[in-house]
Amino acid sequence: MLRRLYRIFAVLLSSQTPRYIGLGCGALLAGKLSAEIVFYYAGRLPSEFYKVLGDKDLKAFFPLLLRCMAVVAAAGTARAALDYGAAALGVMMRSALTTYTHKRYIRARAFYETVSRGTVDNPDQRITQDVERLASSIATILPELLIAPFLIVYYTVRCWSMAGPLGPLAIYAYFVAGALSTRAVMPPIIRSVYYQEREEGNLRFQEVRITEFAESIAFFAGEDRERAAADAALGRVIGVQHVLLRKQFWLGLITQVFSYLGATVSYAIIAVPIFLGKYDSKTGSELSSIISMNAFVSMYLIYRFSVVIEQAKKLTDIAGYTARIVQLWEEVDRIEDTEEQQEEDEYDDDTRIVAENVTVSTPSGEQVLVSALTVDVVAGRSLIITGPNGVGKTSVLRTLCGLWRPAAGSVRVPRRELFFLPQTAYIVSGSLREQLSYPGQQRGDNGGSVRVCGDADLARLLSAVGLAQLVGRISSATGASGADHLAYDRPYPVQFWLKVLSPGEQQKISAARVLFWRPRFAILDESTSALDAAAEANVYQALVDAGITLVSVSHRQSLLKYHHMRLDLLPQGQYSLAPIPAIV
Ligand SMILES: Nc1ncnc2c1ncn2[C@@H]1O[C@H](COP(=O)(O)OP(=O)(O)OP(=O)(O)O)[C@@H](O)[C@H]1O
Repeated sequence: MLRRLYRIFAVLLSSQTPRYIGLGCGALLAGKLSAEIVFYYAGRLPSEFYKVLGDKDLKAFFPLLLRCMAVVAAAGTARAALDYGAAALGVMMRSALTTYTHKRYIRARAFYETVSRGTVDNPDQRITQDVERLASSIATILPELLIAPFLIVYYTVRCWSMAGPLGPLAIYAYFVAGALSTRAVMPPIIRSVYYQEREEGNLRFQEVRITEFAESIAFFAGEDRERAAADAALGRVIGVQHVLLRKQFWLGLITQVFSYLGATVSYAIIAVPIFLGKYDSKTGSELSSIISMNAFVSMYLIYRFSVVIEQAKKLTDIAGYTARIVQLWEEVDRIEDTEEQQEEDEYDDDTRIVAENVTVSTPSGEQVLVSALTVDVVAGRSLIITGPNGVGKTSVLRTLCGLWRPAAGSVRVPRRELFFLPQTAYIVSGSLREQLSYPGQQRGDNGGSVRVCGDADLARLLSAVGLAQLVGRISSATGASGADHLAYDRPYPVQFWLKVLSPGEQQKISAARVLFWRPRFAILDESTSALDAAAEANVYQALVDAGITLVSVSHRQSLLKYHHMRLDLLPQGQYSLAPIPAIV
């Protein structure tokens, strides 16, 4: 827990905003100190009232009343300002932690491997909800913990001077007992916070699936099944929440008892010098004032300690969130380490994809899909991969693309010259221009030049894939008017694009993207499966005319003529590779 927490703070202080976070902590500490001075004066007021009222001193009463109002106003302002400062610091910390996580996680291979291996549950929830909760919890307890040493020293001295050494000693013993009791109940709570977050993530995933697959579920009339699954996920969250609440009950009981016990301890402490006769010379009103002042000082010292003990509950939350976030970072570290060990030599032959004696197996290594695959895809000689369902066609593509490591043998891929088209087209938010220019920069061109589709290219590409009418349709769907080139840059959310484009049209957008980028190789995983025969032929012809070498997976015989070689995958890891005779 401490090691992981250290890593969180190291990231916070080395982020791009460390100055702001450092300044924020400093400002909060200064604010808290000044607020404590105001609270000290507010705390003294009852003692002064005891004295003034006990002596029936009318002359001193009104100035005291005025001072009281001024102190109350200052204390109120200080508390509100502190709450604001802590919340703002929480937001800054969230920004720093999320930016760091994005930088580490959304990068080549890291997110893909994390998601496809599934070793870390719900990474999205960890990045959004867990980071937000961690940042706000840290920001809430930080000022309390930072100020605690100063206040404890100050009030220890004050308490000693009024009640002798026994006073602070009794309070320290009281704190040690409180801390030990809370420590005993903390570890099971940390585990429960972790499990609760995991189940929250699973519930959210279930709800998101209903939104994402609303149409399929509605067609299947699968509402009962989905409701049962959502209720089951909810049941697991509620179950863990009840367990957590029961465990937190014991922690709450200890902290509450200790905070109420504080009042009794404070009176017991002042009782000692009173009964020993230290204050025998004082008048009645002076003694009440001393009792009140001592009660305030020792109560405040106890309160400070109970605040520290109370932070135990928040610390358990913090430990739970910290575990979830740092686990994700550790998974990314592990993936990066493996990457470094397996670092390949730079492959600079842009004209071929070569697989030599490759074993393709599933990521866990359990299932060997293809053995001893040797294939050389030379630019200009397209390859089609065929075979029955589940034989491993997509897996071979993943291996040829470099997404999966071969279990044996070697694969050399000109990554910058490769474009992948999945079966389900990937549609992004933004304008039509951004849609066709996705991802906006050349593969491997990290932070480099951005390339966007020009107006003339846009019109040409849309018509090449049979989407010439698209701009007009979008304009009438949205009621927007104006020239086509203006419509190219109107941004729309993903949901809009998914509504306005049928699955076949989404595949056409995907094909237009390849035509825009014109890579040397395009990998097509049944990426025209939703097109009618004429549209599919049209797209394939456009790709061939653009001089792009294809590596396709398809069950359709009609596509053989666009390729030069056929790799037929057979059961038990066998395959046959043969040239496709040209049709004369
Ligand atoms: N990420 C993965 N983890 C574990 N097993 C996987 C993974 N991806 C695929 N598999 C397994 O590999 C086998 C081959 O899958 P693949 O998608 O490559 O087949 P395919 O030939 O493309 O099938 P289809 O024709 O139905 O698209 C499947 O039986 C599946 O169980």
